[in-house]
Amino acid sequence: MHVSVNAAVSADGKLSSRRREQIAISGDDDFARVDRLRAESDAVVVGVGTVLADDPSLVRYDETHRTSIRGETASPPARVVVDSSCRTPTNAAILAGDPETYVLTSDAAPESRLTALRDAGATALVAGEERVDLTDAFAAIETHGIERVMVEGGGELIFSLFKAALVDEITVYIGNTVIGGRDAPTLADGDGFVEAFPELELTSVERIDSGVVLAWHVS
Ligand SMILES: NC(=O)C1=CN([C@@H]2O[C@H](COP(=O)(O)OP(=O)(O)OC[C@H]3O[C@@H](n4cnc5c(N)ncnc54)[C@H](OP(=O)(O)O)[C@@H]3O)[C@@H](O)[C@H]2O)C=CC1
Ligand SMILES: Nc1nc(O)c(N)c(N[C@@H]2O[C@H](COP(=O)(O)O)[C@@H](O)[C@H]2O)n1
Repeated sequence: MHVSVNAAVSADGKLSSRRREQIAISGDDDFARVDRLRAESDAVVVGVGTVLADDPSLVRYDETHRTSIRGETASPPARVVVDSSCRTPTNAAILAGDPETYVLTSDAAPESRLTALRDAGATALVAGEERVDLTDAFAAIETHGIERVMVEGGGELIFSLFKAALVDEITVYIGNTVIGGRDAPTLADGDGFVEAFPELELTSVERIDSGVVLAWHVS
């Protein structure tokens, strides 16, 4: 499987404010770039923190770009939420509409929540005891034909993916704003590394909107 992370951060590295509300850091051209990245992917992945904060639908993508790569009959990218306890609300936008939605969950999920999400149309896959085991969960979606995933955040999930050595590449739009706040989410949160820091190889630098996109390959 190929795992690509994309996110937008403020000039001071924040994904959002301390209120954890969605903030448009990207401009129109960067959102168009994100739509192309989605189009190239078999699935778009977010953590349940992002679902609860932003209620993303993850349905928008560049259809022309997708059909030019995958052919006229290519189906839309699937949606995936990483959610140990099945906290995703049954009326979440990520469950609405056509593209398939996978909920990657754990043994900790109450049976009633698991059933509710399955009844709401999700395909729930269980991997891990207390928390989602990302290596096993990603292997599980690969058996459903998902080989190329794009992760859109947030910071807790991105950190865990680095910790599990699952990230192949990362693109970051750095916008022209300062958000600040010690409790505001950053690109990689979790417990943080104290040694064996993942190393990145810079592959491109591009000026977009009022910011810059950095692309890195994970060494
Ligand atoms: N600017 C941008 O590009 C983006 C910004 N954001 C912002 O980020 C914030 C949300 O980020 P954040 O709060 O970090 O939430 P995340 O989206 O990273 O979700 C984190 C949650 O995922 C669940 N989870 C399950 N298994 C794992 C695992 N193995 N590792 C990590 N998490 C796991 C956990 O909840 P549980 O234990 O219940 O399973 C955890 O709390 C919002 O403010 C949002 O607006 C989000 C995306 C993009
Ligand atoms: N690329 C990007 N730039 C920003 O400025 C953002 N705030 C985000 N946020 C993430 O985009 C997703 C929104 O999904 P839908 O538009 O509902 O499809 C979601 O993952 C946000 O957190 N991204």
